Amino acid sequence: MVTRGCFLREGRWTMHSLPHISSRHEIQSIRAALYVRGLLLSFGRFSTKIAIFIAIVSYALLGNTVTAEKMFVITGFMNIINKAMTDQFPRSIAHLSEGAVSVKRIQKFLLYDEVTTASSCTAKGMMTTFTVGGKHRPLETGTEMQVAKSSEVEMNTCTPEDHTNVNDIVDVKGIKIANVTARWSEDLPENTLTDVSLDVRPGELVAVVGPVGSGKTSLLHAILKELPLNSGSISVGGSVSYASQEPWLFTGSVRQNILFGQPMDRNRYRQVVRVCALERDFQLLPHGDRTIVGERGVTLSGGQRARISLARAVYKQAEIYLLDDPLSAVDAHVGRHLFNDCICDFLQGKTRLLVTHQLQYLQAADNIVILNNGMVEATGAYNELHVSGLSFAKQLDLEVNTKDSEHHSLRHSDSELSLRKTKHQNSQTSEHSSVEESEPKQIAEMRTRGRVRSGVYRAYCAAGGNCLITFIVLSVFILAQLAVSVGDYWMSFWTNVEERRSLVSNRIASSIDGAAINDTTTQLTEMDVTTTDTSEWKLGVSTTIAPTDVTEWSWMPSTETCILVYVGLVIGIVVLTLASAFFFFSMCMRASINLHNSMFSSISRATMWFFNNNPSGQILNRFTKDMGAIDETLPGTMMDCVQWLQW
Ligand SMILES: Nc1ncnc2c1ncn2[C@@H]1O[C@H](COP(=O)(O)OP(=O)(O)OP(=O)(O)O)[C@@H](O)[C@H]1O
Repeated sequence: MVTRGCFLREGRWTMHSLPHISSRHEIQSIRAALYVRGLLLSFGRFSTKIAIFIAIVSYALLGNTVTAEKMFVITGFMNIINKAMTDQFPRSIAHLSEGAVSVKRIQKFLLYDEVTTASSCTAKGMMTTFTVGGKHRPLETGTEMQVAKSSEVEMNTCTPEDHTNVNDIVDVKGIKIANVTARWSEDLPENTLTDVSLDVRPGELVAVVGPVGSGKTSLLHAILKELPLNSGSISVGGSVSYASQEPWLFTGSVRQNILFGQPMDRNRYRQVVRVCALERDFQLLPHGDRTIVGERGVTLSGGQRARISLARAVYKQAEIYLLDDPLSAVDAHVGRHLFNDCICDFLQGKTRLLVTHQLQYLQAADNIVILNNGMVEATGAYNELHVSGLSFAKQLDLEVNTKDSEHHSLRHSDSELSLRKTKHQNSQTSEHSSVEESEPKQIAEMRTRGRVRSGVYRAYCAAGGNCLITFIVLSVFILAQLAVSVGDYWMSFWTNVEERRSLVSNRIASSIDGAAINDTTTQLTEMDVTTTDTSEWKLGVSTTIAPTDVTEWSWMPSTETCILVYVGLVIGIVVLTLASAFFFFSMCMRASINLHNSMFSSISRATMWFFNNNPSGQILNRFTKDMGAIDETLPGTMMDCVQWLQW
């Protein structure tokens, strides 16, 4: 299980990274940004305290040198920093980090080497030739490619968009392949195609046969410009329609899969359905040709998929049809039906290149090409090859005889008879039902709405660690809040103390000027000022004030004591707030990692039923969008929420 090992070694990030994040370095930078954001958010909790602290300490220590205006400026400045630091700045840090990751990825993509395609394409029925291997000449810019146009809407009948090179425009149709040598990758030790030459005349049916891996599909890919040429040239004279060896369906109705964006031509559509032996299938499908197939749709058999894929290629009006083994997934009598009715009759007059292993059909081909090890072993009509004595030709002869006898025994089988009998009837029923029945709806993705269950919160906390960790995080939050509240209380207490101390000083000073000590004592009693520490009341003139009511003021700390206590509280607030943010974000990160791992572990053990019923897009969505929200949005939002509760 190398793949799984890779995933596990990379931890949670590998799966998550698919469309979203691609390297551990990127993860680390985004994670660091999240921490910075959390710490900056916490800064808001103590920046105001620090501002007030600076102001009061400055006033207390420097006295008159700090004016009210200066204090106002200091606190205002700190508040601006607070706002900036706690509001947009943390967000900008996170966005900056994500932006940097995106820019790096775009840069990496833009710095890839340019791909040089080596093929040819035909514009508006005119043959254009592309040559490689020293005879390379540029294509006229602005040449409109009919093939490229159709490929925009038909992926199965595609030829890559051509912005490459053309040198000749010749009014010839068909396919001309001259001395083509090609390989899929430069690293491969051998060529996939070696010195292949082939001339497919317009309207011809050419069968390409050969052992497994001999390069039949690669030859079609070379014609489609998917396989770059090392040398030689390929000229394609006309628009191309292609049926791949692997049938492919997209999510939509069967009809949409066949039309593939082409306008509906009822007559042609009915014919295509008939020649591709789909009428019986339409009867069996719950909504006929409007049945939804593909992901979350009805599951089709391999033969049905192959025939729908063939029908899509055949429905498209083209001059050249490249059919890659369309008969392999169907049984003998359906195969014979497809070959006779579809490939021979319906596509008569079109240029057809048929890759097949069904050698019993080769007698009907105008030309046969035998490929072996990427080279053309023999080419010619059936009779020519038959007498050639080549090994594959002998096998061909043997297989033709065997398969033909099989075919003849099946020819009049009940199933074929019933197929033929129901042909006309089915086409009518299918057409009728298709028009009348309403379009079946695709099953929408399930989504839970309303209140979030308490179990979800519990699961998130459990993913973030055990109960102890949750308890520690909560305790640190409570302690931080306690420190903030005590700080606020101390601030108000200290302010009162200083205010009263100032009043007392003023009164005493005025009393010294004209009144006796007893009067002063009376005044102090009126002010309810009490203290046990008489040293606090020593005046500059060495007069000790004896408070009369000592029970009301049990403790009145000095300014220095107040400052020290406040410094301690502010340090406590800073440490506890930062610690709470750090612990909180660590818990969120752990929850995120564990949730991802558990998701990945579940998906890697899921049954095929799950994958049949859940489109891959949805699964990817859970791994990217939802995990992205858990990674980035949820911690920030929860932190905001906790802070607002605390304020
Ligand atoms: N897309 C591709 N990328 C890389 N190598 C490929 C690709 N397609 C085919 N090959 C390689 O090219 C060689 C020829 O394969 P190809 O599919 O053309 O053979 P084939 O004759 O069509 O076989 P089959 O009869 O099984 O369809 C094989 O070695 C195969 O591994």
